Amino acid sequence: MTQTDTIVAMATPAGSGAIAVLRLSGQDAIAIASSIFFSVSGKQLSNQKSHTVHLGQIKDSERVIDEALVTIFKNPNSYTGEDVVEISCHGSNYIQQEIIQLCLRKGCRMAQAGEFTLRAFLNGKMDLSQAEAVADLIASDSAASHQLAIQQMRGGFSSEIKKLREELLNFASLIELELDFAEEDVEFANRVEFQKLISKITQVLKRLIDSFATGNVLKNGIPVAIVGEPNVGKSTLLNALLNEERAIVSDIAGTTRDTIEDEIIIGGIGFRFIDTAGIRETVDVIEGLGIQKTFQKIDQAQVVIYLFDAEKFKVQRSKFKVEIETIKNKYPSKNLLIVANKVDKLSNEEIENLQSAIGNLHLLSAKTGQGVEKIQNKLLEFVNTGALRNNETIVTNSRHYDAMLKALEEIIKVQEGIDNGLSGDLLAIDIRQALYYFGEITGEISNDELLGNIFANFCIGK
Ligand SMILES: Nc1nc2c(c(=O)[nH]1)N(C=O)[C@@H](CNc1ccc(C(=O)N[C@@H](CCC(=O)O)C(=O)O)cc1)CN2
Ligand SMILES: Nc1nc2c(ncn2[C@@H]2O[C@H](COP(=O)(O)OP(=O)(O)OP(=O)(O)O)[C@@H](O)[C@H]2O)c(=O)[nH]1
Ligand SMILES: [Mg+2]
Repeated sequence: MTQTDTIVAMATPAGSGAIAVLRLSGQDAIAIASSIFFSVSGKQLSNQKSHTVHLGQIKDSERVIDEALVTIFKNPNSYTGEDVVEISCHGSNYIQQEIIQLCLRKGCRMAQAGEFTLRAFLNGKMDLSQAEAVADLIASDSAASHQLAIQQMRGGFSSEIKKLREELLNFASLIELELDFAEEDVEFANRVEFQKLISKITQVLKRLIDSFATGNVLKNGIPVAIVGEPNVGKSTLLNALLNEERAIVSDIAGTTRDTIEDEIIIGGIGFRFIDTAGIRETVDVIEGLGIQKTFQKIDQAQVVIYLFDAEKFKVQRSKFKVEIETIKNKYPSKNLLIVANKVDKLSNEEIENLQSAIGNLHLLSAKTGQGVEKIQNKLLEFVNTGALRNNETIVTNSRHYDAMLKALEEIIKVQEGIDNGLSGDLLAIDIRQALYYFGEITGEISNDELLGNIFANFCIGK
């Protein structure tokens, strides 16, 4: 990727719409736009101020392609930091393609995935973690994932990491300076201050690393497995939660043979519901595979909804009680919701009996919808939204998480070094290594492979 090229791409999604926007960025963006755009007032684009909009025609020689609005951004004052031109045209597929082709003939090349944002990073408009947040923001589909992405894009996390890195860098330089004066036995780096800084960094890193567990689920949705015997109404509950006929429901036990997943937003938080094949002994190979997968899904889930048939409970009381205990013991760390379904078939007295037999029970009729809202509210209680409400920095990106784990490892070595009275030159090596991992997060340290990996996952035109 050379930055001397002028790149072009649609900024709006493929397909026809009222308006479509295409974007040019690079040193020839304004010249190329001038060669295809003719303003109604006859003004030359190159003479116009940055951040101005102009009405005119897009023409291929004498052929008018569209009437369009053109916005110019002059470097360094643009999203990418380069000269940028945006063309808002009528959103016909044909017009979009014609203008793109025209730009290519005039000297642009097609942008690669994420190349506009890559350029913004390379030109210092944002750091790497902010650039990654742009992709997260576009992908966000709930209030929670949106808030996390916006926060990261605005640089809260970056500035926290950068500040630590700068303070550490400061000490590294002082310690290294001491090495130059080895004979004189001077200490430029105040050891008490240094120890304080290392403790602070350890503390901050640990907090950020811990926040990833929350961040990851808030970003990707909290996995909730719906489990129970065949025919208890798992798929009916999934459909009720999703408010659509997503899973096939029938009175034949073993209807769901594979796992079905779908996401819904409850109270601004995404939940990924996983409907599983009912657990039972079976000789059916396909159903057996589905049941194996059920156990895997329980392992991955953060919340398990265990459903049983309230009507059957009347006759199989002890069996259900054993089963519930088994699940509780098998998954002690999971948030477990015990749900008695099909309560519409029970009399009030039978319901009371049921409730006194099993503590902490949720009553449900997946068929009528009774109790569904209560389950939704209960799910929200399982989510630790404290950090989100308090606007604390929450790590959502596994690349950042990895880098911080490695940085912490190095910082722990530094601490051990201090404790063991290690010499400055050896301390400096571990400090430099920690600095390296800090730098990877915000992109002070990067390479083509790392950047390639990150931006290849963007959409074209971003
Ligand atoms: N039409 C349009 N809408 C868009 C974008 C865009 O590029 N074009 N964005 C793209 O993702 C987002 C907005 N982000 C932007 C960020 C910076 C600048 C910009 O021109 N920055 C200059 C000037 C700042 C100023 O006016 O003070 C700069 O940083 O120097 C533009 C858009 C969302 N909406
Ligand atoms: N009366 C009543 N019937 C229900 C209720 N929920 C589900 N059913 C019925 O129970 C039968 C089984 O429902 P499903 O949702 O397919 O059960 P499942 O647990 O997904 O079953 P498998 O996929 O076979 O494991 C269907 O006939 C549903 O209509 C309920 O709350 N009340
Ligand atoms: Mg089912």
